[in-house]
Amino acid sequence: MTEAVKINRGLKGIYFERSGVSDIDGAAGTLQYRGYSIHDLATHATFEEVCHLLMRGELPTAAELDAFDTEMRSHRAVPDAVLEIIRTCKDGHPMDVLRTCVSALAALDPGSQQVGEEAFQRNGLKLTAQVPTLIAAHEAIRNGREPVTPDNSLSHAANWLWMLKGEKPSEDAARLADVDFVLHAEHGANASSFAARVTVGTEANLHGAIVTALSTLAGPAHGGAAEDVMKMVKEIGTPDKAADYVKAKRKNREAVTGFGHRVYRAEDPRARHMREGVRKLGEEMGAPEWYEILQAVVEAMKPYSRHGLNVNVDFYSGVIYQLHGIPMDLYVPIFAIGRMPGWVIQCLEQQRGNILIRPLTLYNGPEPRDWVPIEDR
Ligand SMILES: CC(=O)SCCNC(=O)CCNC(=O)[C@H](O)C(C)(C)COP(=O)(O)OP(=O)(O)OC[C@H]1O[C@@H](n2cnc3c(N)ncnc32)[C@H](O)[C@@H]1OP(=O)(O)O
Ligand SMILES: O=C([O-])CC(=O)C(=O)O
Repeated sequence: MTEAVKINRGLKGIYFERSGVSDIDGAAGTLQYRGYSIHDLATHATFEEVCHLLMRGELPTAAELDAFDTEMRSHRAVPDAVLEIIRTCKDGHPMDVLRTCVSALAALDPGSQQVGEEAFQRNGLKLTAQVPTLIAAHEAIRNGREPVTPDNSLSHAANWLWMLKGEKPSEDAARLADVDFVLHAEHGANASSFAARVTVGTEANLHGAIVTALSTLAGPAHGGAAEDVMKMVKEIGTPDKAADYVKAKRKNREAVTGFGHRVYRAEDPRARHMREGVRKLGEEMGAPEWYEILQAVVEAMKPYSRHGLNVNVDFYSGVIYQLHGIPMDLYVPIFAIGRMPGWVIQCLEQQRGNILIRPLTLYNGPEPRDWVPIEDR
């Protein structure tokens, strides 16, 4: 049975389900959340509005937003038992610590075991609120400080920066973090959302699915790219070295991180907002060289762009975090803050018409053979 079966390695180009959330046109380089252009959302919407749009299905009215946001803010604190776990594994990678904490939250909350629309909505909102608190608490504890208590008078993005740094962020800094979260909020059947759907397909609960998603996001081919871009920029050092760096990478047929995407063949529409953010912030902070190095890499990659190889959303985000003085190992966790509502809605969609996700692998191992006793092998 090895002939005549078409294998789609990596499930490239395969539709496995319908979804009413993200509409991505990879050839045109466009992205919409529930019909709203990512450019309009990045320009006008707050992350809280986008969470409502994704999880509840529509942009909220002022009253709906108020109720939704009040509920989300009420969930920000995490149990002391989880802070104890963070103290115990404070030297671990922030993604490992975050994943462990989400598991612990499940074990400490009997409501996490429930499945179905109401439970997923409730637990989705809770986890969306708690994830920034967990990351910031770990950052404080590993630096010998006490975690900063969430400030419920602040927006999701401003409160994140407050908890991370222990000082109130400027309006511009909070808005930049807000836009970053909006841009990362949802992206169809990306690897981590797909993995979360596989978990929900077995009728497992949302906390379990988010643990799956966090594990999957961590890899450098997915959420780890921003950190690798920052390492690349540091390695290149000055704009005039970018061309040699790219040439050497391509000569060895190695990927240049921050480029390429499974779906986009035009530039990732989210990249332009991050590019503008790096340029402005770099100028304001008297550190324009990072932007210049990134642009020199883009220039040097042009000869290799024949397949529509372009920058993706994470080509610019790492440098923004660097300019904010955020440690590199927090870049993937920051992606997770933004992606929470996307994971939640993908899990909700999955459980609404649930079906076990279970594709096939085509066997290509040995022919049937006789059992060999251990002493004869
Ligand atoms: C938020 C996100 O998850 S976005 C992705 C973040 N990841 C990265 O930035 C890591 C670097 N990029 C990559 O590794 C890849 O582009 C992936 C994994 C994201 C997508 O890979 P795939 O969809 O499998 O693309 P595929 O590997 O088929 O690439 C198509 C062609 O573009 C080339 N290509 C793809 N990405 C890159 C890259 N980053 N640098 C150089 N060439 C690349 C491939 O070599 C291939 O060329 P070929 O046809 O001559 O062999
Ligand atoms: O969609 C993908 O394959 C990767 C992803 O999560 C994104 O681009 O936001």
